[in-house]
Amino acid sequence: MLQMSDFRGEAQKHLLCAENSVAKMEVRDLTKVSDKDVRILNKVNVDIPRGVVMGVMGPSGSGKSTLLRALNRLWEPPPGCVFLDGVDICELDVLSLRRKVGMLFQLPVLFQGSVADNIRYGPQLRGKKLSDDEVHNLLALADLDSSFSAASGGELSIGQAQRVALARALANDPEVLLLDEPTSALDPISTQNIEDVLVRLKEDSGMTIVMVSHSMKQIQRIADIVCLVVEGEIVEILDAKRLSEAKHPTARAFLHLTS
Ligand SMILES: Nc1ncnc2c1ncn2[C@@H]1O[C@H](COP(=O)(O)OP(=O)(O)OP(=O)(O)O)[C@@H](O)[C@H]1O
Repeated sequence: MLQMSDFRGEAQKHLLCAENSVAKMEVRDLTKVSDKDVRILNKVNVDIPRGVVMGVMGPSGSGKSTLLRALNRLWEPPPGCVFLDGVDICELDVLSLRRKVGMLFQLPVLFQGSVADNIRYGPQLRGKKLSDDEVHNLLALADLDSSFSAASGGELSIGQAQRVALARALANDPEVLLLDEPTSALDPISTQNIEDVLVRLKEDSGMTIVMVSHSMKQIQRIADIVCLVVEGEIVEILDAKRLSEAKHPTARAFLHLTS
């Protein structure tokens, strides 16, 4: 298992903190084998320190999305493998887990109804009705004007819809945000908008974020530390600013292609 002492530099302050407390999320010996007996994840171990943005990079098909989906049980991990604040996530009610561990996908899928309806949906499930001001504040967090509130999903560009999906995730006040290539379907300007929002979130909210991305530039802009995944295994964890120091040959070759 990778030890905290493997990390250096910028991420150190978070990691020192994490050494003294349980990490926000921990993955222990997580393995997934496909129906055809292929190892999709192989004994993955990683600590995700609280308040840290962890990037996840690696070649296509290496298991990044599967790892991410295990963190909020979109794929059900075996008991005793994934912990949130020290509690096995398999023991948590799945809806309350997904409120605490929100997720954004490549393509935003908005529910029928207005943008405001989408943002109000999660809190409403818990009996909380968000006021117009609260909806507007969440839109502002995602860098959207309050006039978007009444729009329907069909009226939005894909970049705007992704920002609504982000505001909707934030409405649940998550402790951890999982981002699975959140800008891969967006044009460069929409990508820049989402990146700006994520950088502000990181600076202002102290939220724990795990982000899969194929863009080294994006990962270096947003993440503190980066997990390199090759063939279902975490082969290295590095400070995001020192990705060029990756040693694993496949990871190095992959990073070279994405830089
Ligand atoms: N439910 C499943 N059953 C069988 N194979 C699966 C299943 N889910 C994923 N896989 C396989 O597991 C491997 C890892 O998939 P995963 O989507 O996690 O990779 P990834 O690193 O996120 O890839 P990409 O960068 O292309 O999104 C792939 O070969 C995929 O086809």
